[in-house]
Amino acid sequence: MSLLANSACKPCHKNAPPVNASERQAYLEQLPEWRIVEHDGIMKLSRSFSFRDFANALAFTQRVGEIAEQAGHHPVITTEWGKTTVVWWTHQINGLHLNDFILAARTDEVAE
Ligand SMILES: C[C@H](O)[C@H](O)[C@H]1CNC2=NC(N)=NC(=O)C2=N1
Repeated sequence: MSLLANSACKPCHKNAPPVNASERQAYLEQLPEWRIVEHDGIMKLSRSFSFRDFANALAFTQRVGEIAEQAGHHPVITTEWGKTTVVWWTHQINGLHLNDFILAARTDEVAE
């Protein structure tokens, strides 16, 4: 398990600091397939995963749902034929928190 995936999520509240630019860079190095996207001025972490059919994309979606429920932190998941897109951000701070990078790393692990 990667260092990030194995880190514990920190309790998050609306005054929690978002990750700064240098932290963002350092975490992204551990998540080479993830991209930062900006929707309505909110930074989010996004990755699409390919599968051989809808059933496999859906099974992965369920595994991501389980890690989200365990952590109490929830992504937007879009499931299509052969493809699942996962987007993480922290609603409470309208941006990226360390927890989003931890959950992205755990997402990578349940894709394997
Ligand atoms: C009350 C509850 O803990 C919060 O609403 C949690 C639930 N899941 C969450 N998920 C995400 N991605 N961001 C949040 O800020 C968030 N908040």
